[in-house]
Amino acid sequence: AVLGCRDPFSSEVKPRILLMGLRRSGKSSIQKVVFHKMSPNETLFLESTNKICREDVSNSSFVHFQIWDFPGQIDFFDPTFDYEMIFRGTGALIFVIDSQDDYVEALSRLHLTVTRAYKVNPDINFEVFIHKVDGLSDDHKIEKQRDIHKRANDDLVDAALERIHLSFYLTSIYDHSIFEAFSKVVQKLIPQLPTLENLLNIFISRIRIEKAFLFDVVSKIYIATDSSPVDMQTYELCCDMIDVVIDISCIYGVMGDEGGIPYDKESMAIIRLNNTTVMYLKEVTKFLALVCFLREESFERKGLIDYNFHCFRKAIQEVFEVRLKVLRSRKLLSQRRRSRQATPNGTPRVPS
Ligand SMILES: Nc1nc2c(ncn2[C@@H]2O[C@H](COP(=O)(O)OP(=O)(O)OP(=O)(O)O)[C@@H](O)[C@H]2O)c(=O)[nH]1
Repeated sequence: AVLGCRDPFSSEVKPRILLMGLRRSGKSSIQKVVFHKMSPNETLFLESTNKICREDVSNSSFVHFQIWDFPGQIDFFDPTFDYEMIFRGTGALIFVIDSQDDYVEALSRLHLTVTRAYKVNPDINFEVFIHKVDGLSDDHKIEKQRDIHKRANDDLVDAALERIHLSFYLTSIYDHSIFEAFSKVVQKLIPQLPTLENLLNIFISRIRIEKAFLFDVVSKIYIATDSSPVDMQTYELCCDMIDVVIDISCIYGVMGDEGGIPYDKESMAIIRLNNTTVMYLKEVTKFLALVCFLREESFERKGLIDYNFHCFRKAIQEVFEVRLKVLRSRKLLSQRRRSRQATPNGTPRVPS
């Protein structure tokens, strides 16, 4: 069978992310580095994927989605391959282009994939990762992005499909760009995002915090931040801080019964940088952490910060509870629907 993973047609409503691209473009590496803490060098030994691999990423209450890693050499447009079913349930389609290789073929494949997918489901977010940019100079990167952007959009205009919107990201597994890009892709799939952003804005304005991020600890994806612009260095510092906290907790912390990472209610860290900035990390939910940057003088009023944090945490948990309730009622509804289908006139169907 083409579909190698169990239960590919599960009816559970979860936004699905598809990872597509030519062979060796880096799809499996991206997935391993972002979600499995694999070190980038180890990806050199990854074997080629030859079946569709579906993985549920439900390590965080908010980041709850599936990734389908498609083998590069497979022909999605083979009539026996039900691409309609796959695209119908897709939230985001990430197309990976190897920037160190000739990308003419990748672009025509991108065009084909996007146009087919759009016909089935116009609500998909199309995300193009211009990948492996670690080997390129800054000028070269921008030049490549401009060229790929132009060619891909020209192809869409030629097909009278300019209404399809493609987003582009420069990525590499050797730095934080892949986490940043994934964060943006995931954020677009989180319906509560405006609420979370609002909560963060209120939180930081009350106690003069300069920047705050809400992180999914396991993947280091930030699922929301306040409305001030994000700079790469700040984001990298947050990722490093999470690594430090988790690594120290792995060595000295107490592992929970369920395995996983030693991260709990008590998890928090303060790092003072030598430019009078303080970084403050605190647990918000089982999977989420707040990481914020503030001036030393603002940090003196720690009691006030902690009080506001307490309110912020409560609000986040309430947002989360609403989501749980919605999911539960959806599940109930679909169960009822299914049981009604099974007994069309009151008598159970006898299996043939
Ligand atoms: N320089 C560089 N190499 C990368 C990067 N990402 C992946 N690679 C390398 O690219 C090669 C192919 O990566 P894979 O993840 O196996 O590619 P794939 O798209 O899953 O390939 P298939 O399974 O054949 O479809 C590996 O040797 C990786 O180490 C990157 O960001 N920079």
